[in-house]
Amino acid sequence: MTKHFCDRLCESVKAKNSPLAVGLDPVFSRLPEDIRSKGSQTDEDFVIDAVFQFGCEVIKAVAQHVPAIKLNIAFFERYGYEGIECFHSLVTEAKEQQLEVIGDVKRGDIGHTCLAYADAYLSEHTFRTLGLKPSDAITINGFAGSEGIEPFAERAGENGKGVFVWVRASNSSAARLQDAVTADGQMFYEILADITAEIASMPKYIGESGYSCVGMVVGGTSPEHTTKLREKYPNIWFLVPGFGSQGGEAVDCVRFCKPDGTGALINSSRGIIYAYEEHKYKSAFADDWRKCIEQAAIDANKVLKDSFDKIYK
Ligand SMILES: O=c1ccn([C@@H]2O[C@H](COP(=O)(O)O)[C@@H](O)[C@H]2O)c(=O)[nH]1
Repeated sequence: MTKHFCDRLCESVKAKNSPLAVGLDPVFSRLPEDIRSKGSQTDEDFVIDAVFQFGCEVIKAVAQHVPAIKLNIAFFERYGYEGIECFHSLVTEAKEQQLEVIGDVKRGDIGHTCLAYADAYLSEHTFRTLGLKPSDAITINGFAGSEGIEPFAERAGENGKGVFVWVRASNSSAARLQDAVTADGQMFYEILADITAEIASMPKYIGESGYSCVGMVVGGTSPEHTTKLREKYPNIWFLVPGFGSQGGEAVDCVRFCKPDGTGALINSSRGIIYAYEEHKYKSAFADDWRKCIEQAAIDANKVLKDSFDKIYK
């Protein structure tokens, strides 16, 4: 029988002793000079090849240090069909490096449309003929309520995969909408978290670890609201964006972890993959941008571990 995603994630996080998910959001103009300079940015085939090559190198550089990688499909969709193929090829590369792979696709709609999206992203069959593998989990947008979550949960449960419902965004303008207080005194995002937790708690979605294959995306940038969710929903895996580039502090992000270190994947994208732009890495490793990326992942792990130890040890 296929293992639940939530159980595989527990094993990976424990094996790597890290809650870090590296985000792969490649922008051509920020790729290392030695990749960019080999062709023209107006040659789409070259650009896609460059993005693919960079993605493969990032995966190799961080694979032994982190349990998971998150690819945001927006950075690939912009290149049309070839971009989508590149996305799935990188998912496959990351799977080959034994990483748990999250497709940050944020799909959502009314029920029967969600089922079509779920078939696209949570089935082993979709890209089989191209020899490509699907992600282990995807992000979804729960704005349509339970009907927009259940079809994804169903498919994820059947196929040993996971979904992370985008419950509270990490950007500051999200507060006006998502922290709006409803007539019963709850904030909008709290209601969405409750709806998600009701679905997540169905026994068919719970793995041996006690976690659910239905998790939540909650930004690490508004700790005054969001860290209470850890206590309230013990069977939830949190995917926590906002660490690093968006100002989320390690000490706030690691509050989404349980004392055994599981329960949260803390994402950093730009802060890791463009580390070679930073003086401290450039001066240490000169032109070796792969080393800069690897060191940034090692450093992020250390910062997270130190903060975790302060809270739990
Ligand atoms: O609320 C959200 C939901 C998703 N994201 C995504 O996470 C990464 C963050 O990238 P950084 O470079 O580490 O800031 C990116 O793919 C976002 O689209 C988020 O930031 N906040």
